[in-house]
Order: sequence, then C-alpha cells, then structure tokens
Amino acid sequence: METVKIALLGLGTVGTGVYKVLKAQQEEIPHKVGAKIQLKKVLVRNTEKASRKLDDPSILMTEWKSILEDPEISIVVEVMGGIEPARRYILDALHAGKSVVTANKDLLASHGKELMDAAAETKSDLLFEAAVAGGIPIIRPLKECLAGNHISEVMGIVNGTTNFILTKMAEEGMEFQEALALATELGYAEADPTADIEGLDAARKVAILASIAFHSRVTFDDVYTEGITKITATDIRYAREMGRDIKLLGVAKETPEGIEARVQPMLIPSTHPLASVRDSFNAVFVHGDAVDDTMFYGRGAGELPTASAVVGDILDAVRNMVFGCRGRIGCTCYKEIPLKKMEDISCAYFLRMQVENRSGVLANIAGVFGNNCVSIAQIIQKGKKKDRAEIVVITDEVKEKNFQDSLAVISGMSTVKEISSMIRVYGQI
Ligand SMILES: NC(=O)C1=CN([C@@H]2O[C@H](COP(=O)(O)OP(=O)(O)OC[C@H]3O[C@@H](n4cnc5c(N)ncnc54)[C@H](OP(=O)(O)O)[C@@H]3O)[C@@H](O)[C@H]2O)C=CC1
Ligand SMILES: N[C@@H](CC=O)C(=O)O
Ligand code: NA
Repeated sequence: METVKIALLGLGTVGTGVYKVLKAQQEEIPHKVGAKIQLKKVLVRNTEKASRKLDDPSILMTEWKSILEDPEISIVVEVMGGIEPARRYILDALHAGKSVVTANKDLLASHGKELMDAAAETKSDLLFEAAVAGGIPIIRPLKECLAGNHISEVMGIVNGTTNFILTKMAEEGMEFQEALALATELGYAEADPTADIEGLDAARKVAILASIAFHSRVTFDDVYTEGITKITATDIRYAREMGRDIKLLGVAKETPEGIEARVQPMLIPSTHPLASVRDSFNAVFVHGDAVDDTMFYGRGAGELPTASAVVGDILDAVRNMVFGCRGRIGCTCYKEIPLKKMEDISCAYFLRMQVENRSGVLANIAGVFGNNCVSIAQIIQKGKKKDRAEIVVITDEVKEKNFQDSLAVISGMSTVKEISSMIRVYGQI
C-alpha cells in the first residue's frame, strides 16, 4: 500500500492537534483513504520548544527548503498563521506540485485569489476547511453538498473567542479582560487576540464564506467590521431585560443591490437558536433556495476541533491522490457581484446615552430622529443620578445612513452628555 508523506508547518495549538489526531487515527487511515500517511517533517522556529511535543523530535526543522525540495513530500499542511512567509511557502509548495492544506483565514481572506489561481494552474488541491468555524464542516458543505442551491444568506457566530467572552460576561459576570485571558489560555484566541476582539478574525471568515456562497470574490477589506471591545456588562444586562442576548454576528447576504458583508455585535432575541450558542461554540446559518434553512453548529476553535477539520482535509487530499483527481474542486468565484454600501443597509438600533435630566430633552432627541425618518420603537429611562438620566432608545428598522445622520446631531446636543453604546439589532423589533 502506498505511503503518502506529509510535512507540517507549525506546531502550535493547531499543529499539535493535527499531530495527535494523525497519531490516534494511524491504524484507521489506510482503510479510510487507501493509503498510509507518514508525517515526515515538521517546520518550526524554535525546535527546542517543539521537541517535547513529538515522539521523534528528529523530524523537526527550521529550513523550509528542506521540505520544498523533498520530492517525497506530497502534502504540505500550513498551520503557522500570518501572511508571510505562509503565503510564499504555500505558493512554492503548489508550484512544486504538492497539495496544500491550510487553516490560515488571514491569508485566504486577503490573498485567496492568488492562491486559488496557483492551485488551478498546477492542478493541485488547496483545502482549507479549518479556516472557517474551526471544526465545523462548512466549506465543503457549501462547495459540494449545497452546490445545487442558489445561496442567498450565510450568517452566524464565527469567532469562538468573542463568543466565549460574551458568554462569560453574561452568565458569570466575568470581566472582559479575565474572560479574554481564559480564552487565550484555552487556545481559542489568535496569536494577537486583537484580531478576535476587534472582529477581524470573524470578518476574514465572512469574506471566505461570502466568496464561496455567492461565487464572487469578497476580501477582508470588503467586510464592514466592528468588534466587542465597547460592549459593557450594562449593555448585556439591559439586553437581557429586553429578552435579548448580545452576540458578535457575521452576516453575508446577496441582495438586489449587491453583496452585504459585515461583522458587528448585535442584539438577538433570546429565543433565537443563535442565542443558545455558548462558549467557544460557533454556528453558521445558510439559506439556499432549494434546501431552505440549514444550521451548522460545533466548536469553532481549539486544538482538537480545529485539527479535526485539518485532518479531514489531509485525508481528502490523500484520497484525491490515490484516485488521480487532484484539484477536483477549485475556486468557484465565477461571478463579479458588487458590494452593497454599509450606509444602505437597514436594521433596528439600540442606543444608550446619558442626558441632562430635565423636561424637553427627550422631545428634542425624538425630534432629531423624526427629522431623519427614524421611527422610535421604544424609549426607556433606565435611571437617574442628580441631574443625569440614562436613556435607552430602540428604533424601528431604518437605513444606516439615516440613523448615523441622527446620531451625529444627537451626540452634538449640549443636553446629551455621553453616547454610551450603539448596538445594532438583528431581526424584527
Ligand atoms: N487556534 C485555533 O483555535 C484556530 C487557529 N486557526 C488558524 O490556524 C493557524 C495556526 O494557529 P495556532 O496553532 O493557534 O497558532 P500558534 O501561534 O499556536 O502556533 C503557530 C506555530 O507556527 C510556528 N511558526 C510561526 N511562524 C513560523 C515561521 N515563520 N516559520 C516556522 N514556524 C513558524 C510557531 O513556531 P514557534 O513556536 O517555534 O514560533 C508555532 O509552532 C492560524 O492561521 C490560525 O488562524 C484556525 C482555526 C482555529
Ligand atoms: N481565534 C479564532 C480561532 C479559530 O478560527 C476564534 O476564536 O474563533
Ligand atoms: Na470548518
């Protein structure tokens, strides 16, 4: 029986998981894919640190060339992260006729076309199931199982770290920083957790999902992005009093005005299935014209869940080799759909502010909204201290531009002392 030799680039959280899963599956793999797999080389920067993780540390190396120029290695598994040198290594590997498996959403969301083109040119596999929603199968279902649909919406919770933080803040009253430190310790957070908490990681996943779902290239820069750093325990408490939870949602829709792609913290009804997605779990909704609604749920981050997706891709790449069909499923972006501008997107808004506690203030605020065609669904005074009152306004669904125009005027009013938070609302009020 053939033995397929592979190289692993990176032995951090995901790389270590891949090593463990391959080891655990060693006996089963030949039965599943018709070939044995041998991990021949592992690339790291610091071999001493990594040597404790392997049964045979002699396979560790720091020279990419020794992998690239090894004709026996036919699959390169990139789990180092970052743009360079990962981009160059993947392009080198593809041009050397090797198949590539990667978990690198940063790279795919910004250089996806270049990598896909190289894979097509060399008829190689470039597989990246782990890049979106970790262990949840979503790339392959979109490209294969749901290929008979016109997909009009893909949305959900695609970042484990922020979902973990919001869950801990809402359910255990944990402080933001404490919850972030725990997420980092558990291996959910990116090397630089700013990417998680500022919504960048989720935006990269939305770009990849939208490109595949709508067959039109969407890049990281195309996704309107806000993170969760401004969400406070007070916002979460008020949302809960209103029967809602706050979640960082990634939304991609194909509309008559173009593709809408955004990542924002949003209030969702506590009865919505996404509200029950807790901790590092992710969930992705897909709406297709034939299948209707589907939901994919599971662990979106962490060592073994992410390794599950990476190893699934390795096995697929081996299968394609064994059956002589490498490069079977490549880039599916065959359309060019424009992007919808954020100012044209409509939703309802939650606005919390501190105002002067005297007559006429609320009427003036309501007047500004009225002048901009923003209809108020609810207005609640949450409390008062001396001459200050805390006001929460919930609007009806309105265009972003009208809301932002109102907000610009309201925040400049002398009676409005502070805009404490502005959070979008998902669904009907
Ligand atoms: N963690 C998770 O839950 C998930 C991560 N991902 C993605 O998987 C990838 C890896 O993430 P993760 O395992 O968490 O990252 P880690 O930071 O834990 O590990 C990175 C590994 O890559 C090695 N590495 C980094 N740069 C180089 C380089 N230039 N040359 C050689 N080795 C290098 C590091 O080696 P050394 O320690 O010696 O520097 C380390 O072993 C990223 O793209 C990430 O976005 C995707 C889904 C989930
Ligand atoms: N940092 C990411 C890991 C997987 O992509 C997350 O928290 O979801
Ligand atoms: Na996945």
